Amino acid sequence: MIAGLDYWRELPIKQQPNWPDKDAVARASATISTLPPLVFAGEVDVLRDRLAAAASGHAFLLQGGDCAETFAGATADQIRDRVRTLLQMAVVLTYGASMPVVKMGRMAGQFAKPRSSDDETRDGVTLPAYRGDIVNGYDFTPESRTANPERLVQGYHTAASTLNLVRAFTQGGFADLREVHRWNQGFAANPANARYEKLAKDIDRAIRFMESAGADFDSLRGVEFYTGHEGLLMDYERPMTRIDSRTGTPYNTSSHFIWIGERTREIDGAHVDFLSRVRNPIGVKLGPTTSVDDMLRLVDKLDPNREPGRLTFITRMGAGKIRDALPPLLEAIKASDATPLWVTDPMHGNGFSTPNGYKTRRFDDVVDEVKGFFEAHRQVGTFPGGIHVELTGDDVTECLGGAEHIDEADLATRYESLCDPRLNHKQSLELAFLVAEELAARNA
Ligand SMILES: O=C[C@H](O)[C@H](O)COP(=O)(O)O
Ligand SMILES: C=C(OP(=O)(O)O)C(=O)O
Ligand SMILES: [Mn+2]
Repeated sequence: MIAGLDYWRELPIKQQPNWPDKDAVARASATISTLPPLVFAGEVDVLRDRLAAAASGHAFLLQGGDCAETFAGATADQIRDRVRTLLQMAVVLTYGASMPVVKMGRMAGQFAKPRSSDDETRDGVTLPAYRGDIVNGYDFTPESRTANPERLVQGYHTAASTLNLVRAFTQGGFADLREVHRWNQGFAANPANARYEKLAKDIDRAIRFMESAGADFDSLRGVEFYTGHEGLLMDYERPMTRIDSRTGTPYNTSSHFIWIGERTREIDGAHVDFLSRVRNPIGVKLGPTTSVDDMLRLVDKLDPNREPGRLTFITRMGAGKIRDALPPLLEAIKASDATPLWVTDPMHGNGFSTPNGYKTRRFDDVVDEVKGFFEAHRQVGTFPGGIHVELTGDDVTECLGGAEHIDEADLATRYESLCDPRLNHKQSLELAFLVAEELAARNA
């Protein structure tokens, strides 16, 4: 019988790679366990407080980033552009919500992917599915698709250098509110985005008012920025979990926030057990088949002490289902003593493949799911506390629609995601303006 942090080893586990060399995996995990933590437990505690504020209706959470971060994509420019996109969205949302926005990247560790199928067949050749850069390579060759434990250590170092730059950008002046606002003005000045001009002008007036009233903009040059990823790959998550010297309790130091995916949230499974034992705030994805009973059991297991900020439910129902599937869950929580933060992921319930073979999503479906999320919360009287999106700062063509009307033929122009389709820079900002309108309407 193994106790505590290793009890998951006795439980059924899903979505782990088929590592050919188990000893090499053990060596890589042992190496990772000697490397410094990526985040400090004290930061994780502050995030728990911030999420508690969002759960009680006093803040709003923005989570965004790649579906699958890649090692090659951890460049200065790509990291900068993703951070910039999130900061731009956050300014718009802060104005719409009239409350603080908690900013979090799906960054610096979002390297492992659950897949629908263990393998992939192309032209009669079958190889293991791509499971993210921390496991195997995307190239369709036997060498590249074989799970390689050296990638675990490379994942750690790539996360470390990404986080280092994220910290520099968000503390070093790049996040200056006036600068971020200027970028947004550029977006709203584009005739394609005329619909958002009024909101952009309102924000402009608010900033000029702050300036005239003597607001200390220099003190606003740095922003709190948190990281989060799916806690999927146990050979990485376990050795990154350390005992905090201040409190003697375990923290997963690979990121501030960890979520459990829709495919690994079974109540008696390894992931739920392991993450029930760490102090980080934990998210759980809830898809359209989630029963009230499943959800309440997750609350009891992951948040037995009903600790504010501990548990976030990230719903990913699909635009056509959210209006039916979400209200019963909200009602059941409202009738209980639990106070999770509710976040919408309007991406993962809306995917489909085009005839020419691209995985995509319609921007209109994404927007419709967000609207359904706000409607469901309005109906039940609960707080719609955040949004979780797959996005990039680049001008990719992966999702259909938006003000630029990306159509199926355009997908081939610049499709770069190795897993799910992301909103591009402009689609992300457009979504932020639309969510800001929803938030402002709630406040009206
Ligand atoms: O990001 C989420 C999942 O990893 C992804 O949707 C699975 O995609 P698949 O159905 O192509 O395996
Ligand atoms: C795998 C993901 O989502 P889900 O667990 O909701 O399918 C994801 O967020 O990339
Ligand atoms: Mn995804």
